Amino acid sequence: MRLFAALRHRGLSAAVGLSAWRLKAVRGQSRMSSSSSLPVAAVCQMTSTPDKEANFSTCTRLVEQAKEGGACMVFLPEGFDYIGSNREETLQLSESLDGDLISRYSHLARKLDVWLSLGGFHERGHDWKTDRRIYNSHVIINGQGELVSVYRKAHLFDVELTSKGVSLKESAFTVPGPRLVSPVQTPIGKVGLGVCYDLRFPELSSALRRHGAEILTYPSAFTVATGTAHWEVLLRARAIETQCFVLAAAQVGAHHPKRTSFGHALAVDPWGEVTGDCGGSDEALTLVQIDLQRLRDVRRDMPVQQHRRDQHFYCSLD
Ligand SMILES: O=C(O)CNC(=O)[C@H](CS)NC(=O)CCC(=O)C(=O)O
Repeated sequence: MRLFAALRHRGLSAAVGLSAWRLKAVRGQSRMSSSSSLPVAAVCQMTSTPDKEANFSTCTRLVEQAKEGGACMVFLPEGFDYIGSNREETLQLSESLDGDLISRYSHLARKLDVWLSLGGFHERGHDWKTDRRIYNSHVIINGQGELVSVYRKAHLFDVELTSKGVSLKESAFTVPGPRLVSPVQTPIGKVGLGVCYDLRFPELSSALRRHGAEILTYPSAFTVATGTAHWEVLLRARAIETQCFVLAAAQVGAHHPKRTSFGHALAVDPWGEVTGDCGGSDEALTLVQIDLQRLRDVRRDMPVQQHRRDQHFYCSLD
């Protein structure tokens, strides 16, 4: 009863640990079919390791459970394929877009007729044979299993926070993507693509908004130190500024002895309200109804996009 009340209160979105999953999913579905047919997205959280096969099993389980809960699009986090324990391993395990792993995801999408957002795929770069560098790619696959868009992470996480024990140099193995990509029309709306650290650059989210985005996505593997301080604030700020839904799948917990992620895969609505949060400890997913009428209402009541000055205005200061 308490769960049902929570679901009603939060408009279906509920973060669910997998043990409690089936019960909540059934209740969520019964409410959904009786009151509306809004599309449902699933935002996932997992703990990838260097074991690609185990990670694929985890993702398959999450996607199947999301489908069972009524989702038509499923969001997996950065590093859904693996999180390597050192630079060499990270490079060694990478694949190209036409490799085995993406092909398996394509079959999964087709079999279940769900769209997939595969954030942070370690993609062998165009010059792999000469430079051994990868892209950090966000891949969208449609319900027929076709690859419909690829965005390559533009901002690389080269950060050393000595006092907090954070030291990562993404550019040691990754090349930055050359451009943004147009928002993708999906069954839940127009999805704009980012990856993790990109979340800190509002220029990117406002460009995607200008090009029609209704939903912004930031599949992530945030560090515990930066996640604790910044994660929710940044996601809500991007939602409020752009008046978009923001969906951020996340890595959680210990990937290997040297690396742990913050978790809290989050769904935020265009008013900035958090409508789903997977918590900070376990594999989980949260279901969220995407109500584009709510988005239109928020934008109508406060038309910030119309109040925005042209881009030149923000470049020329006295
Ligand atoms: O390394 C891999 O295999 C996958 N890539 C990542 O996990 C990336 C680059 S190291 N992580 C981030 O961007 C964290 C950003 C962050 O924590 C912040 O902005 O505060």
